[in-house]
Amino acid sequence: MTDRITSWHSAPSKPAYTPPPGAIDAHCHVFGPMAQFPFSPKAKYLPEDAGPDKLFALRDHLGFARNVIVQASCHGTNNAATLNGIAVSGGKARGVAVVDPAITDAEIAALHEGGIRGIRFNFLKRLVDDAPKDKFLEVAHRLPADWHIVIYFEADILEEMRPFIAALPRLVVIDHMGRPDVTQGPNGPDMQAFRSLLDSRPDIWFKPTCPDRLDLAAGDPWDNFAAAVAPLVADYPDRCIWGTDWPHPNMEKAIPDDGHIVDMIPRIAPTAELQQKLLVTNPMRLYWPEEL
Ligand SMILES: O=C(O)c1cc(C(=O)O)oc(=O)c1
Repeated sequence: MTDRITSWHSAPSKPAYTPPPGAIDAHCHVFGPMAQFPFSPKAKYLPEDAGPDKLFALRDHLGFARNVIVQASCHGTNNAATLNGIAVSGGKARGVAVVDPAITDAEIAALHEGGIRGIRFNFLKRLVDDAPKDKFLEVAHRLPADWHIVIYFEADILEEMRPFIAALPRLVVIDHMGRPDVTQGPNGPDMQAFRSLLDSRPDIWFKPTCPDRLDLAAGDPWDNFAAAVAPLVADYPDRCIWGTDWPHPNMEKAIPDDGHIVDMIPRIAPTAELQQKLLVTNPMRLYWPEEL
């Protein structure tokens, strides 16, 4: 793995949609800069630098106020790049870490101090070598009570994930809705299974994100995604948060225009009330609760 990859648009368009004041891009990443924050030896992709300066320029260009930086798999369990992004944001970013389950309580406290409010468990075999559920559960019990747990998995393992998710002792947020096949439509088997997961616990939230990944074959403007996801947001309006997913890891063959990604928002959350919850109220509850 020697070639470094660019997976983001060099000149994204200005969205037609204007997010409400205080809108949060609650799922984005930083890559490096590598000279300062080297990638993990176990990384499955080696990206070009996509540091906080680029992220914050995009935030302003798209009309957002804050970011939630989610530790990307290419940085493994060393959260230094994510913490740096938060530190240089002037209070406008917080984050989600990926940790070695053997992390000490003092290290968890230091992450909190650095703006981390949750941890991420990644179950995608193309991104991580292993995902030890027993160790994940043990560390989950040691998290601060107001942190949450972000999980990334694909629809084909939803059934086997159920007991693990049921046992998690904190609020849960599912990345990219557990990657349903959106071409099945809003009532297809994947969406039905996902709804039954949401109905199993009132504190399972989700990110209705990544039209570019989930509607890859049809492509922009991702009509299958809009049709499948809008009813989910309508039915669970207090349990969703939204993000660009910039810099779109592994999307180098179908790089999305971030302006178009933002223009998906009014298609899945058509009213001002839904948009306020999705972009402001809900993520504020998880990341800046002290301001509410
Ligand atoms: O589907 C992916 O490739 C992907 C990867 C990562 C990561 O590498 O952390 O994060 C995401 O949200 C999505």
